[in-house]
Parts: sequence; structure tokens; C-alpha cells
Amino acid sequence: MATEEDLIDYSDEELQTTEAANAAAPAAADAANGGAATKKGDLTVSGGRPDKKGSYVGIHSTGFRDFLLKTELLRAITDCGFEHPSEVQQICIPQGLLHSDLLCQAKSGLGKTAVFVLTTLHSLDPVEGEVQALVMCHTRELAYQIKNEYARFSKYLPQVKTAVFYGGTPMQKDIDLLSNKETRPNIVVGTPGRLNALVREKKLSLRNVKAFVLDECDKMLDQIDMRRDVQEIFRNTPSEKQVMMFSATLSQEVRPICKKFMRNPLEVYVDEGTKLTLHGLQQYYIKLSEQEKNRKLSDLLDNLEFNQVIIFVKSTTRANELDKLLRECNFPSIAVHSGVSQEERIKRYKEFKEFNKRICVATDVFGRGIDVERINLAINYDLPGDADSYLHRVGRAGRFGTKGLSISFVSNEDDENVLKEIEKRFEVALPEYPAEGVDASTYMA
Ligand SMILES: Nc1ncnc2c1ncn2[C@@H]1O[C@H](COP(=O)(O)OP(=O)(O)OP(=O)(O)O)[C@@H](O)[C@H]1O
Repeated sequence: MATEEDLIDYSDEELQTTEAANAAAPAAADAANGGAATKKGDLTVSGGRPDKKGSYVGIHSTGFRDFLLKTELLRAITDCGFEHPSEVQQICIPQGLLHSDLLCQAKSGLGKTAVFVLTTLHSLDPVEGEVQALVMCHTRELAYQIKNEYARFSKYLPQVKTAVFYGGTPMQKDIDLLSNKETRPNIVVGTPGRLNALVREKKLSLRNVKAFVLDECDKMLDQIDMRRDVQEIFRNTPSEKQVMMFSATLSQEVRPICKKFMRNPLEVYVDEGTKLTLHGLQQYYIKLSEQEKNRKLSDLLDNLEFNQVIIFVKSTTRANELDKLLRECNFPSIAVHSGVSQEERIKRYKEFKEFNKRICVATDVFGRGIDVERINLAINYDLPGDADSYLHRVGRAGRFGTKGLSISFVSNEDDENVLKEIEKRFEVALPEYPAEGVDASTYMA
């Protein structure tokens, strides 16, 4: 576990020290593991804790029952319609249940959320008034979504209380909930700014925290303000606890930063770019000028079959303008971005998630983590600035191995460079969208 001093700030100098330390750490983990990292399908696995038979990652579980989870959880899993654990769940849930720290990368949409939700719910001893699990992520809608995942899985555990806290809402409501022992949650989900404010004001006590989770951890630790909040919150938790972090993208640079918060974590990585590509997702680009984008988008929406579509733009202004334009053309559109009130944002998120709207124009607030089952078309009206953001965005379509289609508009030299970066990073050739279109049966489930 990193000491407090280690976490004060991440100057370049300090990072070098950490990298040196971490260069030794995997070797130590491998030695304990009896050899090099293990390959499990698309994943490379190392570190972690031994199970009863002394094996580290060779825990063979084909069904959720093999995890020996609480029966209440197994019932909820069945109700959710989950039949088999995904690869990442097979590897990480048993280790999570052994209280091992986890640093986990796996493709978009393959069920990372259930890893920490099930692990924390299984390990939780719901003592009234004790916050035992703390889960943080980078956007308010994602926090809201995670809170709902806890609700789904704790359906048969009525004594477990979960609450979500994020900015843009009256803090007094959070304080009221936390100040009453009877309403105080056992599991807190939230965004770091609000959580840190509650901790600083001594309204949220973290002294009983046993599990500390960061979803989309690379994003959270990349952004300096968020990282500062995360660190401050971390310092207020006991040193003896389980730390788990997740993302579909974990660059070599961010891994040592994540590991500063951990003790001999199980490390799960997708080290080959090709293996981050979603197999069910067809990806194309269209070269066009900025002026041609609206016409092209309208043609695509008219001609393509889709259940729900998410259209990404680069700014709140553009999101509003495009949404307005689409609605004027009678497309059932909705816009989600940081320029609307928080209450309205959640309302729109729900409308889209519940299939009351089929088209969502969004900025990057919806670029990661958001899980809407029926999205099978993702359009980059504006291409993002980097390959990782692209991967997260297109991963909104084709969830949990389903089929999907993504189309990216390329309208200037910067876009062309990003396109090249995407092809290089994920070792894929991104073809031009065919003039004759794409047969719906190839991307519709
Ligand atoms: N074992 C399972 N069987 C069936 N569906 C599952 C299973 N595990 C997760 N899912 C479903 O798959 C979808 C994607 O899961 P989740 O949102 O956790 O993915 P993720 O790995 O966090 O993706 P991202 O990196 O994009 O955030 C969800 O709708 C979830 O309910």
C-alpha cells in the first residue's frame, strides 16, 4: 500500500521513482506466482493472491455458482439474465472475493462493473451507519448508473443501503442523508469533487471503508483536479482495505500511478491493440467537409436501421445546435452535456436509457462507461482528439459482445491524424463507409 507521502503529488521526479519501484514489483509478483504473467484469452494476468490450492489466477469457474457468492446475489444475477461470467469476470471475481487489490483492463462492455459490484456486495457486512465501500467514477451519469447496478444486484439484500453523491445537486440533501445513522449508506458511489467536499466538511466518514473502487481509473487519475480529490479521499480511508481499479484503456504511463494506491494487485491487461477491438462492431469513416456533416448525418439516420444511436460532438454548443436541428427535422433526439442542469441531465439520461428517445447527441460526458443496451449505432459527428477516447465512444455500441456499427466523420487534417493513430493503436484498418451502405443484418442483433 502506498504511504500518504507517496500520494501527495505526482511530480515527474516522483513518477520516475515509482516506475523504478514498479519495474521490480511485477518481478516480485511473478516470482510469487511461480513464473511469468499468464495469458487468459485476450488478457494478460499477473500478481494477486493465491487461492486455497496455491494457484494465483488459475481459478477455473465457468458459472456464477462456482464463485460461491451469497445466495441473495446469485438470485439477483439470475434475475438480471446473466448466464455465464465473461472472461474478465471469471478472472477477477474470485480474486476480488479473496480481497486482492485489482488493476483491471478489459474491453468495453464486457462487464467490469459487475466485478466490483458483486465483489463489494459479497464482502459487505451491512452494519447500520457504516460506509464500507466507496466507488468513484468520472461523471455524474456514470455514478448514477453504477448506483442502479448496486440496486439491481442488492435486490435480495434489503439491509444494504447504497447512495450516490455528485455535484450540481444541493449538498444539504447529501448531508441530511449522511447525518442520520438510519439512512446513512453502506455503499457510497459518487464523483470525487462532491465526495471530497463531504469528507472535508466531516459529513462523510470513511473510517470503516473496506473497499475503494475507481471506475474509469485512467481518466480519473489523468486529470489533475480529479486526481487531487481522489488522493485526498484516499488519505481519509483506513490503510487496510481492498483497492480495485478498472478501465478499457490503461496506458503504460498510467499503470504505475494506479499501482501507487495498491498492494500487490492482480493485474489484468489487454496488451495487444487488436484485442481491444470489439469483434461485433463494424467501424467505418466518412471523409467530408464540415459543411457536409448535417446533410450526411440526416441521410444516415434516414437510411440506416438502428435501435438507438449515440452521436458524439466536441462541445456543448454543437450538441445543442445539432439536437435542435435534428428535432426540427422530426428526429426523436435528445442532447446530454454539461451545459444543462444536473437534474435535467439525469432526466435525459433516463429517457434515453429507457428507450423513450432513440437518438442522443452527446459530448464526452457520455463517452465512457455509459451502458445503454439498445445502442447499436455510434456516430462520431466530431472525431475525438485521441485514439483512447475513440475506443470508449464506439464501445457504447455493441455492448456485451453484441453487434453494432460505428461511423466517424473525418473533416480535416487533425481528424486524419487521429484516424491514423486509431489504426495504429488498435492495429485495425478502418475502412471508408461503402457508397452502397451496410446491410442491416450485419450490425443489427
Ligand atoms: N455475465 C454477463 N452476462 C450477461 N450480461 C452481462 C454480464 N456481465 C455484464 N453484462 C451486461 O453487459 C453490459 C456491459 O457491462 P458493463 O457496463 O459493466 O461493461 P464495462 O466493462 O464496464 O464497459 P465500459 O468499459 O464500456 O464501461 C451491461 O448491460 C451488463 O449488465
